[in-house]
Amino acid sequence: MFEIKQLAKRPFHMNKTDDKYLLSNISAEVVRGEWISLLGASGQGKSTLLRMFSLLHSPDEGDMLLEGISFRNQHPRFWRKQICYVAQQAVMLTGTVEDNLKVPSQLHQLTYDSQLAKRLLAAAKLSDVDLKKDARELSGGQMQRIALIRSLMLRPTVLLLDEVTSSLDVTNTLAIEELLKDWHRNEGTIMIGITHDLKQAERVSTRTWFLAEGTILEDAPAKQFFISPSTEAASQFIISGQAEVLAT
Ligand SMILES: Nc1ncnc2c1ncn2[C@@H]1O[C@H](COP(=O)(O)OP(=O)(O)OP(=O)(O)O)[C@@H](O)[C@H]1O
Repeated sequence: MFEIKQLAKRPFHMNKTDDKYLLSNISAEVVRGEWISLLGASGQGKSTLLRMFSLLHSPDEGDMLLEGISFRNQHPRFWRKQICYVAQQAVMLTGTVEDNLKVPSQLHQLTYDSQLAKRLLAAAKLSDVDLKKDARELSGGQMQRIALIRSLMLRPTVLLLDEVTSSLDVTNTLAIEELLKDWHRNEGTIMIGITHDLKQAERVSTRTWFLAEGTILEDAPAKQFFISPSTEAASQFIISGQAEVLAT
């Protein structure tokens, strides 16, 4: 359903003649219902990869096809409606919380589904938030959840989650995981999520991509990856992640 073929990205500000890559040889096929955790050390290019999937950065080489159609043959706005990126740092637009929730439907000339919004706000523990409040006065964690709901309202085919629980406490993190699990179960949306929380990756995902050396070094079912990673780099990554948990 979502095919990635030999995708590559040079470091930013590098010109096309330079033979240097931040990411290269990124190839995969992802089908409806998969939930991928994108793991890897800081600075490996995880956010850049997700942003490239939604065309917020343009690939330097390779192709991406959604349901057989290349991104080159679709309007970027339509592509982004189907492959939706939820940023780690939520950006609220000018206006109220409700204005922010309505933006995607206005942008894509869809009917605003107020019942869906209400249901998602409740699941995200945001029922008490005044929808008439200026969105930029929300807390960081509230903004992060509103941004997620704003993307879900588009019912994308692929949802790209960039550390979407990083500003949340444990209760809200678990509430968002439940909301996403429910959504995933009911809609079959392909989820690709970056997390530094290995326990969260184990809880939610069906498949793991381990990004290292500028590429997807390991692509494995989640259970297999955590029990027996096939590279030394992934093995060390898992061990240091477990050590961090024990130290906290
Ligand atoms: N807009 C930009 N301009 C210049 N360099 C950038 C830009 N965005 C990212 N980079 C560089 O690209 C590299 C990969 O960054 P990216 O944020 O994708 O990594 P990451 O794996 O998501 O890291 P983290 O886990 O710390 O969020 C880094 O070296 C970063 O400095």
